[in-house]
Amino acid sequence: MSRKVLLDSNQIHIILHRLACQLVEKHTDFKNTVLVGIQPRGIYVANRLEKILKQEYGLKDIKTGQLDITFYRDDFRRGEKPLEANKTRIDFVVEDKRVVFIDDVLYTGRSIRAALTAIQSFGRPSEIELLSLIDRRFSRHLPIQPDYNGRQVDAINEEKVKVSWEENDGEDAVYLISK
Ligand SMILES: O=P(O)(O)OC[C@H]1O[C@H](OP(=O)(O)OP(=O)(O)O)[C@H](O)[C@@H]1O
Ligand SMILES: O=c1cc[nH]c(=O)[nH]1
Repeated sequence: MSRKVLLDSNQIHIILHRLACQLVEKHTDFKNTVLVGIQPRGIYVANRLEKILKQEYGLKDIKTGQLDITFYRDDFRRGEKPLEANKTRIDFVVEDKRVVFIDDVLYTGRSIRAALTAIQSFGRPSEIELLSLIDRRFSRHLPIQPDYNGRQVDAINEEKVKVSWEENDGEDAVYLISK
């Protein structure tokens, strides 16, 4: 197995700040906008962006939730183990809100397809956008593209992009892992 660094912590820092800036450019005061991190790994990106938006743009009332998609998937990529759900926490109104889905990697698009179904249980947003830290382009199975994109990566199917976070994995880094 080999592991190549695609982004180091400094590059991730710069990209997160740029993405936060793009969100502010579009959503200004976030009065009608909510952020929704896709479980399990999108929540790290969502929490980081929330922190930047609060600290650097003074957006104290920003609303951030977490959405589990486990039982909305249409594929069985998660392997032989029994499916275990993550936590969904949406403690705000979604009806008529502008929702921004946030995830770490966009690959086939099937996770986001599942998220589009899962969010319906909470209401009908006026708009849904997608922010992805990594866009594995040319890998899509569905017509789903990010509105905000950290970095595009070309990788073959046998490779995996792994995003590590300081608070979970001990470091901020993005790796390309080849078998
Ligand atoms: O666009 P997709 O093909 O759906 O892939 C993207 C999803 O895969 C990863 O999740 P997770 O680690 O849960 O999935 P994995 O086991 O396939 O890596 C990642 O955090 C995205 O949510
Ligand atoms: O490369 C990939 C593909 C799907 N999910 C990931 O986290 N990485």
